[in-house]
This record gives sequence, structure tokens and C-alpha cells, in this order.
Amino acid sequence: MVAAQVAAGKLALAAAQEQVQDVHSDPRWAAIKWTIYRGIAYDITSFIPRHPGGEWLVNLAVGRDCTALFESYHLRHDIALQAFGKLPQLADFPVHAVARAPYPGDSKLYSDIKQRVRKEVFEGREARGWHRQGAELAAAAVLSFAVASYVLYARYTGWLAGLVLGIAGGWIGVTIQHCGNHGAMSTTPLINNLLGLCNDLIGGASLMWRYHHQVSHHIHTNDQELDEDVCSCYPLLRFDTRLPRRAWHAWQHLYIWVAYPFMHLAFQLGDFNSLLQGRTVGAELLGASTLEKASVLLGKAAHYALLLAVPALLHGIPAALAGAAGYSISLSIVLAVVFFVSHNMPENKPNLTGADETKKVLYTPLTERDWGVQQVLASANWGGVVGNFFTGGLNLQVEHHLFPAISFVHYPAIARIVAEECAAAGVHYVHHPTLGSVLRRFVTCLKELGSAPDDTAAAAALKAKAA
Ligand code: HEM
Repeated sequence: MVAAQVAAGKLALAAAQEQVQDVHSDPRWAAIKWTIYRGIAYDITSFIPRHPGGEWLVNLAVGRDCTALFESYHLRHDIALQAFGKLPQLADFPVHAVARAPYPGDSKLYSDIKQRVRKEVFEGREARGWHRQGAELAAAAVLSFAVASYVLYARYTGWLAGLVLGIAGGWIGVTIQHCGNHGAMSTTPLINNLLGLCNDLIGGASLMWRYHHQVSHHIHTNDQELDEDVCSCYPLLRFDTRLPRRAWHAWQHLYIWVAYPFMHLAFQLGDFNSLLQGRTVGAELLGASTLEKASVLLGKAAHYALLLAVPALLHGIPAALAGAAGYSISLSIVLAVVFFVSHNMPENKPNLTGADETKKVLYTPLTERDWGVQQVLASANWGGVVGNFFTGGLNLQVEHHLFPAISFVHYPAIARIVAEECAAAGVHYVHHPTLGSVLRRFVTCLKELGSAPDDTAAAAALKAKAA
């Protein structure tokens, strides 16, 4: 559990969520599944099983303001909007008691980009679901590599086979589970759901991932109060000067390499804790079904059966433990390297030199903030089509954040439009040439963050807000 020092950010987060809690404990609303879109509450109970993108995705909208999710997930926003017209409105609902979400549709930058993407990249073919097609070969390659690695692991259980299996697990983690859970791998919701569940097989929990990643991180990228990724490694690592500095942070750019391999283990503790608490750090599991909750336990059972029980039966416990350790290390390193470079460059952080634009947008109150500009400034790209194939599009992080429900194979074409629109709007678009260059920059940034003074003004503002 994070130390008391991080409480300022989390208190504010909890305060925002307590408001939601009040509405939830009100018996008038507890019996229905409601959501809020642009200030109007709707009863979506009967719509959930009919949602064209899948029940497990629309569940994320339950019990909260879904405007940001809704406007960032539907490329054919106009078509999706028509569904709201047919849903029952809840006239007496206390909309103002619920934390307001950002409104991506109000961002001129985002609207201009979206319009051009539809016109120039998909040319109307989005009506046939083109934006969610094209990654089939990549998915087949990832799954084939994973199956071959597992056969190798089961036959020659040990640390080396574990390392190879961990790389396969990491590849699943960044590609098919990630895109599947975003609803971006296929036009068939069941396929996306099944690919998303691969997260559980590799040692995560797709349910927790969706709440943590989609509800907290994607909507509020690099917001210290609302993006759980900003403080999830704290106090071990300090990714933001709005978090209090501790003596050990001065060496974080060195010891991070020793801490990385424990990420897989940290997931396990976090997933069980979230299941018990009914929430991840940044989001309550308000719409999660019983089956979704059961999938966390079933997934853990399947993961440990494959990783430990089967090899232990075949080759004994010491070999299985060595294999699991190898797996843990390489899986964690692959995931950590890809994730950490995505939003932790100096330009993406509000308090480092040269990040004035980022500071401005992240310190603007949420209701007045330009969501599209925030996503661009808080994300970093690197590499090109090769990186795109191996990371499921996570190397083009800016495009991924603007269009999480579009298949990653389209990101290179979208990137050209995003870069042009950002240049026209004067918004800094971060693109590093290679993974090596972005990693070097990440280490420099980590060193700077480890010794930079606390942003006391931001901390005081947070404290005042929490009080
Ligand atoms: C309660 C509010 C929602 C309504 C009324 C709604 C409505 C719709 C409709 C009508 C479509 C078909 C769109 C089309 O054919 O282009 C759709 C597709 C989809 N929805 Fe939703 N949706 C809601 C919430 C969500 C949420 C919260 C998510 C994600 C977190 C989501 C993700 C998707 C995805 C991935 C698709 C397929 C995307 C596509 O074909 O462009 N929806 N939704």
C-alpha cells in the first residue's frame, strides 16, 4: 500500500468518488444501471445486452459519467449518439452529485483529427467496420509464438524457457489483450472479449485492467489525481514532482532495473486487493458483472496451473519455480519498458524543463481542459511500422490514446494526420526515432524526477481540494 505521502492525490480521487458512492447508496437509483452523458442521466439496463461493441465494454459506463469513454470509443460518434435518443432519461437524477468526465467532443483539435481520419483513412468504410480490422495476421503471429513458447516451456522447464515464455506473455500483453480489451481487434465483440481474457492467462486480470487502464488512465492521462498510473509505483518510484520526493528517489534511475522484474508479482497483489475492495486505485468496479468478477479468480487459477502446476508435475517443483522466475522477469521487463516510456518523457510531465504546455493543460481544471490536447501532450511516440507490429501500436501512443478502439494497423496512417493537425494548432507532438532513443530519454527523465523539488503549489492545491 502506498505511503501516507501519496495520500494528497488519492484523497482528492477518493473525494470525487465518494460523491458517486452517495448516489449509489440511494435506493432510488441502486436498482437500475445508469450512466450520464453530457449532463443527462440515462437508464441503460435494457441496452447493455444489446450494445454493439459488447456488454463487457458498455459495463464501464455504468454508475459514472461516460462522456469521455463514449466520445473517444465511437469513431461513428453520430451513429452511436442515435442510441442515446432511444434510451429512457432519468429526469430526477442528481447529475451534479457525480464527478464530471472530460468532454473529448469539445476539443477542436480532436474533432478536426477525427473528421480527417474518417474522410482520408477510412473513406466511409468505417460503416463496414474497417477501423477494427487488419490485425488478424499479427494476432495469429503472437498466438503462434505463445503456443510454441509454451510447448518449449512444458518440455524443457527451467529459467531459460521461462524467459522465452515471458517474452511471449509480454507480446500478448502489449498486443492482443490490450487491443482486445479496447474492442479494437475485431468487429465481433466476442473475439475482442476472448482476446482480452488472454490478460488473465499471462498473469493479469482483464477486469481490473479495463477499469484501471480505460476508465482511469486513458480518460485522465497524467492527471495526478485521476490517472492511477501516475502514482501506482509510488513510493518506490516517483514519476511526478507532484508526489513528495524521498531520499531514495535520487537513485531511482538505477534501481528501477532491479524493481522491474517484480512487476508480475505486484500485479497479483494488486488484482486480489482490487477484487476484495471492489475497486482499482483509480476506479470503482461499478458495472462489473458477477461473471466478470469470477473471471479474475478463474484466470488466476488457469495462469498458475500453466505456469507452475503443469511444469511441476512434469519436471518437479524446483524446475517449475526456476521457470516461473524466468517468466516473471522477462514478462515484467517487456511490459514495463513499453508502458513506462509512453507517458514519462520530460515533455509529458508538467514540472520538468520545457513542459510548459503540458503544465498548462494538466493544471487547467478538468471541466475546462482540452481533452485532445491533453492526450497529445501527455503521450510519447517512438519508431515506425516495425515497432507498431511488435507493440500492438503502443509505440504510436498518441494515436492510441486518441483512438483506443481503432485497430493498431491503422495508426501509421492516422499519425500523419495527427502530426499535421498538431503542427497547425501549435501543439507539441512528441515522436522519438527509436526505442533506444526514447529509453535513454526516459532514464534521463527518471533521474530528473528523482531529484526535482516537490511541486508544493500543486500539492497545496490538492490538499485544499481534498479538505
Ligand atoms: C451507454 C452508452 C453507450 C451507447 C449508447 C453506445 C452505443 C453504441 C452503438 C450504437 C454502437 C454502434 C456504432 C456503429 O455502428 O458505428 C456502439 C459500438 C461500440 N461501442 Fe458503444 N455505446 C455506449 C458506451 C460504450 C462504452 C462505454 C464503450 C467503451 C468503453 C463503448 C465501446 C464501443 C465499441 C468499441 C463499439 C464498436 C466500435 C465501432 O464499431 O466503431 N461503447 N456503441
